[in-house]
Amino acid sequence: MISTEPLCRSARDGSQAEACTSSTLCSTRVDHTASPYYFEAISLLKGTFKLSHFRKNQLECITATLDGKDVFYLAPTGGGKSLCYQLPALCKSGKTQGTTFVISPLLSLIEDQVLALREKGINAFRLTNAADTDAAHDALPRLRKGDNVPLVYTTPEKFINSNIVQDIVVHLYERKLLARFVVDEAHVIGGWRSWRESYASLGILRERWPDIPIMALTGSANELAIEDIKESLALRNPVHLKQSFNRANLYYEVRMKPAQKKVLLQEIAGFIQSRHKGDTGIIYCQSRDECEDMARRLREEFNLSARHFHAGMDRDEKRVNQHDWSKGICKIIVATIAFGMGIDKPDVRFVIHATMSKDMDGYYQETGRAGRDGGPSDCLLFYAYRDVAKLQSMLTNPHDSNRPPPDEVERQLERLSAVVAYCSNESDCRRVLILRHFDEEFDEEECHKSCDNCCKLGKTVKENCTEMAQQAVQLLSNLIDSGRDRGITLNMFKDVWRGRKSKNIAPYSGLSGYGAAANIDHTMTERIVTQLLCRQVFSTRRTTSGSGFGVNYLEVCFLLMVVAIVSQLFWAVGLQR
Ligand SMILES: Nc1ncnc2c1ncn2[C@@H]1O[C@H](COP(=O)(O)OP(=O)(O)OP(=O)(O)O)[C@@H](O)[C@H]1O
Repeated sequence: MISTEPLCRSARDGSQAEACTSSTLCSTRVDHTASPYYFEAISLLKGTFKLSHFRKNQLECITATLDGKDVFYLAPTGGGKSLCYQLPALCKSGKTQGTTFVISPLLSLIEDQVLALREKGINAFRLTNAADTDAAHDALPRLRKGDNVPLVYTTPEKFINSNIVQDIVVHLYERKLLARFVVDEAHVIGGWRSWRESYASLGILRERWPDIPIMALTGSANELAIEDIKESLALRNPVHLKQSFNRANLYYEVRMKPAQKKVLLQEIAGFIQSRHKGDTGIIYCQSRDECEDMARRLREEFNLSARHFHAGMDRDEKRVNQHDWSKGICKIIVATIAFGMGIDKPDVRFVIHATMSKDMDGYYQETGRAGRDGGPSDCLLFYAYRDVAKLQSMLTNPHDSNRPPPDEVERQLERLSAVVAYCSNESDCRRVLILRHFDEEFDEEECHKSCDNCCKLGKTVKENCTEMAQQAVQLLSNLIDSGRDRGITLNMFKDVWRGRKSKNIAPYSGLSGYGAAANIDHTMTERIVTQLLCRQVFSTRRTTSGSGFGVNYLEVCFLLMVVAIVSQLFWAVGLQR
């Protein structure tokens, strides 16, 4: 059935500016308008950037860097971090003068930023391997000559590996023309993948140029990641600015993902046609094929203006699709997560996850691409446990030569569990759950019914599910011990527990525990199984069946610990009544 029921809208207003000013976790209460830099900053804001006022923490950040201090600035996607280094780069009144070096992970982001700055008449350059334009060729002689070059963008790889770039930095430093380093998207420092190894090497900024201020910016980091960043960059008593991560204008919803592709497509198309006709949006899928297939079918079967985007496309095709989407020539982009970092399209009205994200940081970043202009926007995620199993088995696939080391696999599995817990939670405010991930306390009253759970009628009651959970654990271990089959799939398990009478299940009908959940609400059994999987009391093992298909079989883990874990944890299963 196609579900297109209206979403609650009661408190979905306000600009990003308002969203950001509503709550700030940290900021010294100093009157920054009294700083010696204020008048120059405000005149640049109005004159060059054509903006009327600073958002929360922007002025604090600008003042601190102009004062020669290190800054760590954490603000949500679309919060306005770029201004915090672009504006000081133009100031003449700061303690350090000259060029601001911006180290940023994505070429497309760099290109966009440089282009936008040049349109404002600012001499910004990029030093990247892709920088073969006249403007880039122009950069080196100008930097060597000591001309006024306020902003230079580069990637961490280029910065670390290019002698030319390093020589330029040394040259500027010796002539006191190096104003500051900016490390954008600093959360990448904590990442595992070796393609970002150069990010981890950015400790050399402090080692080689110890008195040059560093500004680290990120839109996504929890407390551990923050410490990681500060330590890797050796930040010195940084001014720590942290914005609330609440995006008041976004509506969050999770739906069960239909089993059939066709039904999922109908539901997505129905959602767009009924709620977002003609609007701009992003649909995230897991694989390249899925992106291409869904974009084509949305075009052909539903007459929607959709294109695909993934890392496997050639450069030109990617550029065209991204360009057409950002200019509104096409409205919907169906993409893998390769799409998005650095996208600054203000009027994205919906982000749909046809497959769940791999971790909460990713989910936050991806949904954060909606509503950058502050207008009400929808974030809809389709959740199915089969997607979790697929992601788990991709992570643990012993045949994958690119598989991360075991402790990293463990970390990624844990992060995935956090998303599963989020998706399968049908009672708690989604904002509370998201913000808790960023160590931010949030009062669910402030959600104002702008998530599916807060929109539900009825109140949440906590139910003690210990007995049912223990029953499930016992049943699975009985099933495995019975040794009737090669393995027990998730569906088989649920059918036996509920006592279904099918040919498949008949051999288990005499087993202790068969039908024990016959009178329990299906949602309840689903949630208990999900919780057991999340807490790794149950796990899945992927095998290839005789006919060549991948099958996930259930296993029970930590059997001896189960009773203890279960009895402590299952008090907390909340249900809407
Ligand atoms: N003070 C301001 N007033 C109005 N708009 C602003 C202000 N500061 C920034 N913006 C706008 O907000 C949008 C987002 O800014 P920016 O790209 O710097 O965000 P960001 O924090 O870097 O996000 P991301 O991490 O997703 O790139 C831009 O369109 C920018 O012009």
